[in-house]
Amino acid sequence: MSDKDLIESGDMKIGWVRSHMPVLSIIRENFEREQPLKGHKIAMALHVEAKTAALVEALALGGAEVAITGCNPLSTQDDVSVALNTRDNIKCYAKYDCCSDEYYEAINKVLDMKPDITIDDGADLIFKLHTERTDLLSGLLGGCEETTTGIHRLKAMENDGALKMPVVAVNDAMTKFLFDNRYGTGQSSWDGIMRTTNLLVAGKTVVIGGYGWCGKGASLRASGLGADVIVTEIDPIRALEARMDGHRVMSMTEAAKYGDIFVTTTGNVDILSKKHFEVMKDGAILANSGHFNVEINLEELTAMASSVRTVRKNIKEYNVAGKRINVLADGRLVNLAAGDGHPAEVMDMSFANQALCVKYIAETKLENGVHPVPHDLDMYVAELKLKSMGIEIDKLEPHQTEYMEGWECGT
Ligand SMILES: NC(=O)c1ccc[n+]([C@@H]2O[C@H](COP(=O)([O-])OP(=O)(O)OC[C@H]3O[C@@H](n4cnc5c(N)ncnc54)[C@H](O)[C@@H]3O)[C@@H](O)[C@H]2O)c1
Ligand SMILES: N[C@@H](CCSC[C@H]1O[C@@H](n2cnc3c(=O)[nH]cnc32)[C@H](O)[C@@H]1O)C(=O)O
Repeated sequence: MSDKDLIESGDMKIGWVRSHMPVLSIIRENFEREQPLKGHKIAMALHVEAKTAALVEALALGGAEVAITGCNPLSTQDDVSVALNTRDNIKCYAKYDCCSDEYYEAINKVLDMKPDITIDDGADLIFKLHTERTDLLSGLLGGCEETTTGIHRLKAMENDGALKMPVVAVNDAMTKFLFDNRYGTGQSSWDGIMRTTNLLVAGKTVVIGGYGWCGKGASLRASGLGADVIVTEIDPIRALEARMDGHRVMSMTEAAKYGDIFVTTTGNVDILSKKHFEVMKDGAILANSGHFNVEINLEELTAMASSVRTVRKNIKEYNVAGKRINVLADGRLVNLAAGDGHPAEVMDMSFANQALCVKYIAETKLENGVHPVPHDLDMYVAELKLKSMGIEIDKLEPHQTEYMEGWECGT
């Protein structure tokens, strides 16, 4: 594609999602009028696709200078990346299918702008800032983190006394994880798996690794598509929840024998490894919707395979003792590396939180450490979202508030 065609394609994608992100649109209009980010420099490492572009535009229209790169080597959409580079005050360094050196080189280029605010998805920018680019730490007001795994990394740094900047845990806003991680991952993972394989889900046995917010969403939608769902967990409460939601629960060693399609959503390593590959059925399909490329141990799978070949775009077939084991998107997030990511209406809330938290960081002197998203900001996003959906809810009447706060009335 020529650059002109790439720009046209990227602009179209961005225009489409923008019109389905009403909460972000309101914030964008306010930002454009009030210029709360004037003079700020924002460095970002997020999935470079259309919804992210809508967030980047809102920040730049709010007065910021923005530099962005990807947070996953396979999730960048090059047309969106090129289109972003036509905008004022925005520089995008992301490229699809970059190697590890190129990935970290782009992170360095983003940091070269000497940001005062960062936005991460997985904490790669902050990790770089605390290792090779420590000279930039003193200029930072704070950062935002988009995902569960990033928060785990940051809390581990905080516990070690290693975190030298304030970070707002955007993932932990209720208007983020309850919707993005659950309904977003639920829908977009199956979208990625179905468009990549062109196979039927109904009648298949689906194994979901992990029953956190992502696992709950992926299981719910697999059931809705007609699959028999097995869940694996290490947390007894979440395992019980899965059972009472109607799924079978067992160890992965057992489940590995039955699964037609496996989806990992744990944020942990080696959910699928040698002992599981050994007992899997011929034709098993493996996908990851958790993080990075560590949930499926591809090193072990490669070592066991007599041959590996690409059988369809984004599907690698590993021949293991005469059995075919199919891995989608090289074990990277199937919804983003083999799909378009979460639906726009869901990212509307996640990125409304991001935009408002950037403004919060610009206006507030925060101590070093991991901070929650302020509750009123979370509620504001929920209220705007409900309004955009045309939904009105009840308000407590004064006597109801009084009753709820009192203790005198009994049976
Ligand atoms: N694909 C996406 O777009 C997307 C969206 C949101 C979050 N994520 C990522 O997905 C991962 C999960 O996020 P979440 O919000 O659901 O986290 P979560 O903490 O709510 O859930 C993770 C679950 O995995 C379980 N688990 C951990 N180790 C396990 C093991 N060995 N076997 C079985 N279960 C195990 C935990 O007990 C927990 O219940 C994170 O890495 C997060 O960053 C991806
Ligand atoms: N960067 C790591 C960590 C997991 S990304 C998971 C995050 O991606 C975010 N996400 C999911 N879909 C989209 C999308 O379409 N655009 C931008 N971000 C998305 C979502 O908010 C979630 O918290 C990796 O790539 O492996």
